[in-house]
Amino acid sequence: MKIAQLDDQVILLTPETYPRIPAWRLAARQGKVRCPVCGSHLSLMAGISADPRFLHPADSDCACKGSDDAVHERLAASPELAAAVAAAADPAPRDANPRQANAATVEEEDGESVRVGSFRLPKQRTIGGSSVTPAPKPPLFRKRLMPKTRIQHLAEQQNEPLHPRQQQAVTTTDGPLLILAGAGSGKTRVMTARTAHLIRDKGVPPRQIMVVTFTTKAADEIRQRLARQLPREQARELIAGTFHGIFYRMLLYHQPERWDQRRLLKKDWQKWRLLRESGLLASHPELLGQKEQDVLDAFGVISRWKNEYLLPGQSVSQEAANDAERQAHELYPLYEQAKRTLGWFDFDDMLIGCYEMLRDDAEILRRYQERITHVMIDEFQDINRIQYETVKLLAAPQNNLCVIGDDDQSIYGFRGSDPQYILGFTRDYPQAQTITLEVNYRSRSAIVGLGYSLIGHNRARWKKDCLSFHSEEGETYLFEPDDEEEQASRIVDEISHRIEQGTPPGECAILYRTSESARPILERLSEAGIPFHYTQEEDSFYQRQAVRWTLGYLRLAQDPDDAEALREILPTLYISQEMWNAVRSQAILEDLPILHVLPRLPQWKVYQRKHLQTVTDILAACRECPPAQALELIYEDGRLRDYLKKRAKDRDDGRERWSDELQQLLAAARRHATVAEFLHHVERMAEQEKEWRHARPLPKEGVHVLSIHRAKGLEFDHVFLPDLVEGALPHEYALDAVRKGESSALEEERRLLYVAITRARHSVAVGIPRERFGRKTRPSRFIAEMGG
Ligand SMILES: Nc1ncnc2c1ncn2[C@@H]1O[C@H](COP(=O)(O)OP(=O)(O)OP(=O)(O)O)[C@@H](O)[C@H]1O
Repeated sequence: MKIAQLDDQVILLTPETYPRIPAWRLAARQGKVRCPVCGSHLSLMAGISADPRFLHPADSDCACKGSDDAVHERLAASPELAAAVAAAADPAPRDANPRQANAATVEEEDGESVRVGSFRLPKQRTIGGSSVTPAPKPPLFRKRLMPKTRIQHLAEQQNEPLHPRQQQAVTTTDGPLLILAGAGSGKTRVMTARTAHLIRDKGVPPRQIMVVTFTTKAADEIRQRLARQLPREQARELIAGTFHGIFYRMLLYHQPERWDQRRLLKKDWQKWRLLRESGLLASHPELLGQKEQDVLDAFGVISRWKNEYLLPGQSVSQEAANDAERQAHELYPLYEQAKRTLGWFDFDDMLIGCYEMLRDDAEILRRYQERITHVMIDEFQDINRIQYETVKLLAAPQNNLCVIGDDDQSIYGFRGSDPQYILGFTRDYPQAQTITLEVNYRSRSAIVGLGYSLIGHNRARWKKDCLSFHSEEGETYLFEPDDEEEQASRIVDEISHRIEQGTPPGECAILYRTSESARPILERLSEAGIPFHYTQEEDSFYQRQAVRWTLGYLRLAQDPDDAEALREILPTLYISQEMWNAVRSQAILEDLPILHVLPRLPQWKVYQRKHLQTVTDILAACRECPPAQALELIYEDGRLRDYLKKRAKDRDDGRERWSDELQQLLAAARRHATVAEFLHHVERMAEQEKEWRHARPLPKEGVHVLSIHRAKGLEFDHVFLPDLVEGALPHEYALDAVRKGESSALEEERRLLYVAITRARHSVAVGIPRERFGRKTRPSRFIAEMGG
C-alpha cells in the first residue's frame, strides 16, 4: 500500500515523495508508521525494480489487506483524514535534508544553529568540512539503464547442445588454436565437449590430455561433467587442475625433498618473519625499521616480478615506479637468499621451479612432451609469463595447444597477468587457427549490450562482434540512493522482493570493487534475516582503532562510569597509564562517576583541564541527542578528528583510512534515533560478524556477497553493483595513473566492471550513492560509456 500514517500525518508514496523514503524508513523502524485502517505498525519496502510500498506485519489480518482502495474507503468516512491525504500528495519536503526528518530530537533550534546541551552546532556544518548545499536536486529513485549499443540476438534459436562455432572449436584438435570466447559464450561447455571428443572420437588416452583451469573448482566441474559422458575412471585419469596444482605435482615427483609442503610460505607475514629471523637484515637497519604494511606491499611487488620471471638482478634494472617497488628492490635479493639458505619456498617458486626443471633437464622435458599430447588452457587472458613459458615447453613440439580466453576479462594485472599474451598468441604461433565465440548464452540482451558498449572503450583488445542468444531484454537499472547505507537498504529490499517472487537467495549476488562496500550490505542482510555467503577478507570494521575509539566516547556518553570505555580512549586525550591510575583512585575516593572526576585532577595543566572539561560536557550533552549529532560533537568539539589526523601524520600514514571510517560510522549512526539504540546495533553487528565467518549456507540458500575478482567465471540471475562512483570503480589508484597520463590501470578497471556486469542472467542494478564516506560523489565515468 502507498498510504500510511506517520504520527498524526498522512504520508503517501509517490515519485515526488520518494526522496523522503530514508526518513520514513527510519520512522517505520521506530514504529511510528501505522496503517490508517487497523493502526498496526507498517514497514517500508523500497527496493529497485518494484515501486516502494508500506507493508503490514506478516501475521496481520487488517481489513484493508494492503490495498489502497480499502484505505481510501476508510478515509472517505473521515473528512479530516481525506484532507490530510490531499495535503500529503503535496511533495514539498519540510526540510532540506530528508535524512534528518523525524530522526533527531534536538532541544532547540534557531535560524542558524541547533542547540545540544550547552553546545551549539551550526546547521550548515557537516562532518568533513563541506557545507550542505541548499535544496539539492532530489536523487534519482530508479531508471532503466539502456545500453549505448543494441545487441542483435541469434536469428534462429535452436536448442542445439552446441552452436556451430562451438562445434568447430570442439573438433579442431590439431595444432595451436586460439579460442577467443566472449563472456557467457560457453567456454566450460566447449572445454568439456572438446576433451570428450578427444577421448571418445579421437582415441586419445585421458592421461595424455592436460587441462589447466584458473581454479580447482573449475577443474572439478569439468571432471564431473566428463564423468557424466565417459566411464568414470577415464574422467579421473585426465590431468586437470590449476597451474600451481599440476606443476607442484611434477616437482614433488622429481624433487620430493626440495618441495616438502611443510616448507611452503603461504602468507606474506611468514615471508617477512623468515627474513627477519634469517639474520640477513642485520646490515640493513633501514629495512628492519619499516612498517609491516609497507613490507607486505613490497612482497606483493616481488611476487609480481617473479611471475614475470624477473629475477633479482633483472628487476633492479627497472626503474622503481613507487615506494613499494623501491622497497621491493632492496628486499628481493635478501628474501631469495633467506629462502635458499633455510630451505623454504613460496607459491611463485613452484612456477619458477617447474619451468627451470623442464628447461634445464632435457630428459625430464622429453618424457613430459611424449606423455602430454594435448594441452588446453582456460582463462588464458590471465596467464603470466612464467606459466606461459612452461606451457610452451610442455606443448612442443606438436603444439596441440588450445588456449581459451577473453582478453576483455583479464583482471589480474596486479599479479603479473598480462593480456598481451592472448593478444600476441598468433604472433608466437603463426600457424595458429583462431575461432571466435561471440554468442552470449548467459545474459539477457540489454545486459550484453551494456557490457559490450562499455568494453568497446578499451583500446588494448581484440575487437569482437557480439550476439545475444536471448531475445528478451532483461532488466537493467540505475538507482541513486542518498548514501551507502540507503544503498544497502535498497539492495536488500530488492533481494527480499526477488525472494518473495520465488528467486532462490543464491541467485542474487552483490559484487563489490573494494570490501568497504560490503559492510552496510551485510548488516542489512543480517537485519532482514537473509542468509548469505561472505568470505571475510579484512579485519572487522568495528575492531578498527579509529572506530573503537569513537565507540568508546559514545559508550562513555551513555555511562559516565564506564571505566573500560574511558580507558579505551585515553590515548586520544593524551593521558598516560600513570595518570589513569590517579583518575581511577580519585573516582573511588569521591564516589563519583569516573568521567566526572576526570577534569578535576589537580595534576592537569590549564589547557589540558579545559579540554577534559569540554569533553565531559560534550559527552553529557551527547546522551540526549541523536547519535549522528553526538558523533559530530565528538569528532569536532571533542577534537577526535584532530587527534586522528595528527596521529596519521606522525605515522606517515598517507592512506587516511581513519577518515573514511569515521564517515562510515556517521552514515550508520544516521539510521538510529538514540545513542543507546546505535550502540546496541553496533554490539549486535559485532557479534554477528563472528557468525558470518563460520556460517556456511548451501550455495542456493544464501545471497552471494563477493568481490568482482572472486566472481570471475560465476553466474547469477540478479547482480547488484554498489558504489559505481569515481574513486571506487574506477578505483582511486587508476584515476591517479590517468592523471599521470597512464591508461592501462583504467582499462583494467573497465574490464573489472565488464566481468561484473556479464555475471548476470536476468537483471543488473547499479547503485550510485550521492554521498560516500560523507563526501559528495561523482558517477563513475563508465556509466556514460555503457548506457544512458
Ligand atoms: N550452446 C549452448 N546452448 C545453450 N546454453 C549454452 C550453450 N553454451 C553455453 N550455454 C550456457 O551459457 C552459460 C555460460 O556458459 P559458460 O559459463 O560456459 O560461459 P563462459 O564462456 O565460461 O563465461 P564467462 O567467461 O563469462 O565466465 C551457461 O549457463 C551455459 O550453460
